[in-house]
Amino acid sequence: MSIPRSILFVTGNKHKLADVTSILGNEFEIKNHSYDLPEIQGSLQDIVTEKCRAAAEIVQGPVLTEDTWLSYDAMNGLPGPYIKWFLNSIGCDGLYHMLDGFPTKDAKAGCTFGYTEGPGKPIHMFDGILHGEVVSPRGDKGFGWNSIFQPNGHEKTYAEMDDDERNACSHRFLAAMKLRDFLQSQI
Ligand SMILES: O=P(O)(O)OP(=O)(O)OP(=O)(O)OC[C@H]1O[C@@H](n2cnc3c(O)ncnc32)[C@H](O)[C@@H]1O
Ligand SMILES: [Mg+2]
Repeated sequence: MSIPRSILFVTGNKHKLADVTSILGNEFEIKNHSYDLPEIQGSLQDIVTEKCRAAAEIVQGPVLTEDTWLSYDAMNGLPGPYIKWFLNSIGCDGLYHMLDGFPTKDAKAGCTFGYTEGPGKPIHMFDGILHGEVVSPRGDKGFGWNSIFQPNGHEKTYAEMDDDERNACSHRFLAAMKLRDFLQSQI
């Protein structure tokens, strides 16, 4: 395998694309095929494997895909990868109030990249996890559930950080560094 100079990121989410371009854009040309890949039920590995496999079939070549999750400690990891449907249904305020009465608001934000050289080739996964807390919504930057997630050691929620500040510490940054190291280690 040779080090790719450009990466085709299959995602329907323009904010994710902007984040990945901001984090890896100095080293790779990030191209996008905008497609909302199906997301099966199952473990995170199953979901990412299936997204990556489906994307490689669609483009018939090397692809990068990603799945993002938000896990509440008080709920044994839920909503996890199903966060999108919770967010669509009850919004950030509802996601915050889901924890009313629970003893802890600790949470983990994470994402897993899936990368493959093409259909039938191995799928390599790289995850990034950031521990933090679910707080009452603050801030209007960013996207998704950014306004309710405050990483440990920070005074701001993701939505109160500038993009550069968030992309220097985020779960996506941590996963992207592993992806970058893997790609650069290939000859
Ligand atoms: O096409 P794909 O890549 O699947 O993009 P998506 O928007 O469907 O993304 P996911 O399936 O991974 O669902 C994750 C949900 O979390 C949101 N989200 C993703 N990354 C986020 C981040 O870094 N901060 C806050 N919210 C995020 C996103 O808007 C979705 O509602
Ligand atoms: Mg999705």
